[in-house]
Amino acid sequence: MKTTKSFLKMKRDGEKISMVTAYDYPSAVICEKAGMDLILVGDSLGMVVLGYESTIPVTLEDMIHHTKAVKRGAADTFIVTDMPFMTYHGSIDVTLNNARRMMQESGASAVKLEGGKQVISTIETLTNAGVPVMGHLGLTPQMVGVMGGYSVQAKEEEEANRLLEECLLLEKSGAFAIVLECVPQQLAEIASKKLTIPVIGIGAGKHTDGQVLVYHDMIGYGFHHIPKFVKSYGNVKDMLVAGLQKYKEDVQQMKFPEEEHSFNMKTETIDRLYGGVKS
Ligand SMILES: Nc1nc(=O)c2c([nH]1)NC[C@@H]1CN(c3ccc(C(=O)N[C@@H](CCC(=O)O)C(=O)O)cc3)CN21
Ligand SMILES: CC(C)C(=O)C(=O)O
Ligand SMILES: [Mg+2]
Repeated sequence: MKTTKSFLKMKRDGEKISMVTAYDYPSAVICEKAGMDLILVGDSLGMVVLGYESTIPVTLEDMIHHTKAVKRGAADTFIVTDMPFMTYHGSIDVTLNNARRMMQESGASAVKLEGGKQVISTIETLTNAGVPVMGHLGLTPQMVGVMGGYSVQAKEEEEANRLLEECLLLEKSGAFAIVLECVPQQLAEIASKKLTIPVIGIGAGKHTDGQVLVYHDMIGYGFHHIPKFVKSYGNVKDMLVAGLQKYKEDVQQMKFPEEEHSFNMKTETIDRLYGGVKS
């Protein structure tokens, strides 16, 4: 299995890092088969597989439940799991206990948390306690209420400078990598050059050290708005609908089940059963 060190080495060697989300056993099996460098159990699972409007309702229990399933499907892949909304903003004791549960109960190799300055000391404490932490800057979906929606971040100089500063602070506080979401590609390129730790982009252009996408978005299995930064690598939804429609047609026309899907009993037994019915 890869480690936090492997990702540093990949960056140093100029080998791009591929990460994708998984939320359950089958998606995890697929991710591992396809050789993903890391799997992210994103709190986007709230929107993608639980049908919420945002990531805000996702709980620690939800994350642990789904991460356990992902671990069973991808035992040999480095798994990062999102600390959900407001589970790392209270007292440090509560934060530590939440991170402990994520690590011990879910089987994750690391946790990810959103934010800059406000989470620096948290990242330091967690790292010192032995929890590998991935940072997340730029568009931070858990702030959707405060931001008033999802939009590209740090387009202007002042905010761009603040973001670069926060990237460096995260690195200094011990984060082993940073997700940079929905920022101009030029800014993501500068951040990737300035940092020693890998920058994994989503909607951040090609010059980051790696990419991450939401599994359902990229395979055409998503039912919310698909962000502009997603590239489509399949159309699972259409395949599923077509398959189920054909099944319904087959049932109606008695084309399913066929002989090969059915079980038989001995003729004499059948005869006796008919006898039993008649008498
Ligand atoms: N299915 C899914 N995919 C994701 O990538 C994702 C989630 N869910 N949930 C959590 C966050 C939220 N994310 C989002 C959600 C919407 C946009 C979005 O609508 N962006 C606009 C561009 C906005 C602008 O131009 O400022 C777009 O049109 O893509 C972006 C990121 C990324 N994450
Ligand atoms: C979009 C990625 C980076 C994420 O945090 C998630 O899927 O929850
Ligand atoms: Mg997330």
